[in-house]
Amino acid sequence: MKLIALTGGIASGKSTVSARLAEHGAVILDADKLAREVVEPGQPALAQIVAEFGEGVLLPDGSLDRPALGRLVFGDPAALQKLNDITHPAVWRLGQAKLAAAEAENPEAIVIYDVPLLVEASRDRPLRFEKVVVVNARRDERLRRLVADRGLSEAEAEARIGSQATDAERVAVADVVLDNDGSREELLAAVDELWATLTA
Ligand SMILES: CC(C)(COP(=O)(O)OP(=O)(O)OC[C@H]1O[C@@H](n2cnc3c(N)ncnc32)[C@H](O)[C@@H]1O)[C@@H](O)C(=O)NCCC(=O)NCCS
Ligand SMILES: Nc1ncnc2c1ncn2[C@@H]1O[C@H](COP(=O)(O)OP(=O)(O)OP(=O)(O)O)[C@@H](O)[C@H]1O
Repeated sequence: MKLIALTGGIASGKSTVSARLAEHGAVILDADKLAREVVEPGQPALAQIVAEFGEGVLLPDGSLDRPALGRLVFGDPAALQKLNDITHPAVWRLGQAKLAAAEAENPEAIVIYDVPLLVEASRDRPLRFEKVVVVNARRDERLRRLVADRGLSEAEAEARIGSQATDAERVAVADVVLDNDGSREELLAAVDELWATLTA
């Protein structure tokens, strides 16, 4: 198995990159999806979140009220730290298990771990990726996308971006940087080139 990390700030273009790599045959492991799995009703992380943040972060059906929790943590570094301390170890464990399963299924697979918080969440965990790919896009453009396409207020979008590592911190751990300030087509062409190097 070839394990590649794909990271980038919110709305930088990671999903666009991973979708293209999937078309080429890569296996995608999405940390945001893992983070949703570990807080499903019945999971220990959800109980820990309720103990920390109160019943107000639950919907009437007992599932997590994600916008409510987001409002509590983005913009409050201490609260975000508490949430990360609950979710990140669980995401990491589940990720390790899924990677082992992917390896068992196809030892030749090229696996892309799409992990928005690679820099933030792996400070105390060993990185064992063959390559780290970082997608970069201008902050103002990411902000525009979050407000226009994702329905966040400008303040909410700023708070999310501000909760994350900086471009410089991500570029510092990158083996490959994909610039996404141009068109989608330009990004896809760069991804196709990347795939060619991964499979060479
Ligand atoms: C706070 C929550 C409930 C908000 O949910 P929501 O559906 O609004 O956002 P979603 O989970 O789809 O995340 C969207 C993007 O927000 C950013 N983001 C999410 N969590 C964090 C975080 N802890 N720190 C900084 N940015 C974050 C990422 O860029 C992510 O791609 C949720 O993000 C969460 O549980 N976060 C903690 C777990 C986590 O760290 N997930 C990130 C992948 S490991
Ligand atoms: N070069 C581009 N030109 C125009 N729109 C783009 C470009 N790249 C991505 N987009 C659009 O910007 C939005 C964010 O892209 P994408 O979902 O790939 O980012 P992401 O990094 O996965 O986001 P998130 O961190 O929120 O999961 C999407 O609506 C996507 O279609």
